[in-house]
Amino acid sequence: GKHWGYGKDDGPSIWHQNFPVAEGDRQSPIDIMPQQASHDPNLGPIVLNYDHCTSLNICNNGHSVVVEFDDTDDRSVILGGPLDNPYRLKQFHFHWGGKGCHGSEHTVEGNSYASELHLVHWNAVKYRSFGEAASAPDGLAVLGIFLETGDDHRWLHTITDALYMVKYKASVTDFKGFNPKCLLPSSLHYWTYLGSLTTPPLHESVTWIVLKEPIAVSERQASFECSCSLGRKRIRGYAWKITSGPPSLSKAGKYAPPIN
Ligand SMILES: COc1cccc(N2C=Cc3cc(S(N)(=O)=O)sc3S2(=O)=O)c1
Ligand SMILES: [Zn+2]
Repeated sequence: GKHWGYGKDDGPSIWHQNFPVAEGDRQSPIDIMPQQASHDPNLGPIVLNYDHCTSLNICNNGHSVVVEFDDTDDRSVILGGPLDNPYRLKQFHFHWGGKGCHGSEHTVEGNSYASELHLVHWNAVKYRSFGEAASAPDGLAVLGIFLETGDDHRWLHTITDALYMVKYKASVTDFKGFNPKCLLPSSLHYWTYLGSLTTPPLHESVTWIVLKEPIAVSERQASFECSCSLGRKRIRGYAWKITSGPPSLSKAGKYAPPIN
């Protein structure tokens, strides 16, 4: 495809030249303003059925490091919340900043986090392939999880260790048996809005579900860098409609919190 990056002459401010949808009206990331989020009582909790997920490999595509999953059936799906049917887990990847600087894409009241994890799912009920879903308005659902620096994350090292195998662009290595459920925070409170891919091709095909609670990773884990271009897209305004999910009833024991 067309080249793009995060530099002065290939970065977010010129993406619109090759990807005109960059000037669209549902572009991501956004700055989330919790006070402006309207609570939608019709929104139920999100449900993550990842117990039979099959991770395949980890690769560095030059923009991010991606862990891919077998999405030939509904073995690992996200459902509930704003979604009308289950969406299949395809891959997850991170957005890191440069050394120690904050690389999250979404911000909350202007504040960015050390990093942001995106779990990308596609609507296999309505679309025949990921590629087709990736350009449909209800084709993708991306679960966004903020990472902040704090204690060492006991499971993230399995990923950071594997990254040293894919330090250079276009390298791929086996990565089996990883269940991303271990990367979830204890609460599934969320904000949701209709947005886009945050990097080219910038398709306006994403129902964003951003968890309010960040997970903690150590300074060392957050500072790892690989040759994927580190950077972030400029924030595009704010979503005209963002709704927050119901308070997680795990306190009342009604919704069992995910097994970390
Ligand atoms: C067939 O492979 C394809 C086809 C079409 C699109 C893509 N993608 C490109 C960018 C991109 C950005 C994402 S983010 N940061 O918003 O979560 S998710 C994503 S992608 O869907 O993997 C891959
Ligand atoms: Zn992403």
